[in-house]
Amino acid sequence: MSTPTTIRVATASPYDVVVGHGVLDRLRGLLPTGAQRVAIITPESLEDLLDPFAELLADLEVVVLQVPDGEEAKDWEVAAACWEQLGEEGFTRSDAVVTLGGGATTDLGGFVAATWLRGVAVVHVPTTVLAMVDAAVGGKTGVNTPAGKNLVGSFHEPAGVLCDLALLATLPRAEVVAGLGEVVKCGFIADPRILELVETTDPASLTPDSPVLRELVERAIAVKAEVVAGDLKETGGVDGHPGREVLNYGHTLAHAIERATDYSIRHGEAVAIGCVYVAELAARAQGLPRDLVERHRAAFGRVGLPTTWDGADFATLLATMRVDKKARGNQLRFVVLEDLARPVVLAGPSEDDLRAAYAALAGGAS
Ligand SMILES: NC(=O)c1ccc[n+]([C@@H]2O[C@H](COP(=O)([O-])OP(=O)(O)OC[C@H]3O[C@@H](n4cnc5c(N)ncnc54)[C@H](O)[C@@H]3O)[C@@H](O)[C@H]2O)c1
Ligand SMILES: O=C(O)C(=O)C[C@@H](O)[C@H](O)[C@H](O)COP(=O)(O)O
Ligand SMILES: [Zn+2]
Repeated sequence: MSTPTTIRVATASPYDVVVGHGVLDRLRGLLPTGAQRVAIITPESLEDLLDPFAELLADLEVVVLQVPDGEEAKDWEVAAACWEQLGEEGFTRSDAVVTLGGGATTDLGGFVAATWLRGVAVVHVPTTVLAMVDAAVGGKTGVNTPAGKNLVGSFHEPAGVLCDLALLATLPRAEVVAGLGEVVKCGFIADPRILELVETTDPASLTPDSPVLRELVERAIAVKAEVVAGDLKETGGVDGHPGREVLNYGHTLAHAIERATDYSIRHGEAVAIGCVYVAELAARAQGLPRDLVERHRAAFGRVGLPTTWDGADFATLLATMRVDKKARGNQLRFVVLEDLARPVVLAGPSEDDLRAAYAALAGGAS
């Protein structure tokens, strides 16, 4: 077991994100003192992890709430089934929720914790790279609706987050790669050292036991921690910085693609495509240099993520993008780069630029 790293998320209700190998014994310490009952929210597919995990909480009354795997969990009916079970168990405000799973599980479980009795404590134990570097940190929770992704939810910060890299041993390679989508995103918006690491490391060596993967995970968490500490509820940044919206880099198109594909594409894959799209958009709308646009294609492509896409007609995607949370009235807003790690908001780009950027995405490098 290597020494764990602790990253503090310094919001008004600060909490720790603990990262390391074999650190699950820290779970008990992250739960609020006084919790007597714990509801573990976890997908059926991770059943093998459950028994040893529940043993860590052997001195408490443990209730297991099994939810569907992946994106199917992010549904209000699944949340309602969880509320019903918590009611049957008589869960009170001193009890706590623990999530064990990927980002879909932490989003759903966080939402259940946010809404039960108007909010009970939650500790996230993410089991994917993506959930470790992004979904479990920062307190965004929610479910999807037919109109789009994450359209119902709330901000509900965890009491703690435990990232045990040993849990990644069983994670399929495609899921590791998808998680790197959010990591590379952080490289472009805030921490160029991430890009240097990705550009100089053999991507095949980024396995769960790799020190470079650990450094990438820790750097991405640090980016997220700093951003949410400055603008937890996405009300805006200072000095022209987009504030928390910066974490949404590439997400306007990504969410539209996820909806258009009925969530058959991984979130991290859609984010990679969406980041190439906003780079192409920034090149047209405000002259982002071509070498930086191509660096997007190269960095996401190097780790095995898609950088081209033409799976839906532009009008369909545009209609979905209009319900993106960054939109205001009829005006679309995007986070774009002025330069590396210099993000700004682009409000109301022309439809010509939006279309041309989509055409460039379909055609690959231009
Ligand atoms: N709240 C936020 O701030 C935030 C940030 C980023 C992403 N998200 C959300 O996170 C979701 C994506 O998360 P994800 O990529 O983790 O997907 P996911 O939760 O769907 O998990 C991906 C797959 O990996 C499997 N899996 C999980 N852990 C495993 C393990 N240790 N071993 C083997 N298989 C394992 C799951 O069963 C699932 O099939 C999206 O819904 C996205 O919107 C939220
Ligand atoms: O934490 C944030 O803020 C983010 O935007 C992180 C994103 O990676 C994440 O996918 C988030 O769920 C998107 O949120 P939404 O507000 O666009 O639904
Ligand atoms: Zn995301």
